[in-house]
Amino acid sequence: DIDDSFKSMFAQLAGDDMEISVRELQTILNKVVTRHKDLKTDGFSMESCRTMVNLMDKDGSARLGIVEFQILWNKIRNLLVIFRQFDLDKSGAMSSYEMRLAVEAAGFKLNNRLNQILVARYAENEMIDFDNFICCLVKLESMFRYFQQFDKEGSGQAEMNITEWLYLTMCG
Ligand SMILES: O=C(O)[C@@H](S)Cc1ccc(I)cc1
Repeated sequence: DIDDSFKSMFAQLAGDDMEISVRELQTILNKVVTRHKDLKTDGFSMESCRTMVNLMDKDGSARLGIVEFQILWNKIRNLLVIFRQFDLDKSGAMSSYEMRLAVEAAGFKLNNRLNQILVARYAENEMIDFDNFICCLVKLESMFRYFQQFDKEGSGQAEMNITEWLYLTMCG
């Protein structure tokens, strides 16, 4: 069930085709994030928004329908809670130490090397601001979810053919 205020926000945003484009997603995310004065951000980039649309877009339309958008919106809402919980010094951005704790709290137990790689990839001046945090966690969650389709019993190993591999690596 999608509440009416969300429906009207979506309708306003999506326009006639009732789907949200990368640009429309960027507009709403940057509008909303500036409302939260405690969050540091240099704005959601087109690249970040394109990645999130690709990850959330089930039907390959390169746009988000209301259900896909609602799922993304709720993910961001939940990640915002974790971000605030682990931004221990209330700097509005994650240090590498805070990031490791937040990633684990989000349900991802990564080894040191992977944690270092996330910081290298998403940090600017050793800090991960809110938009980069969201992009990183949305991608991490999507990659885990995709792998689990091939590893139903959670063995940690999976087999996939080249086409399935390309869906994972090229659509992310
Ligand atoms: O809408 C809000 O401000 C809260 S509830 C969720 C949210 C927060 C930040 C972003 I960017 C997007 C969505």
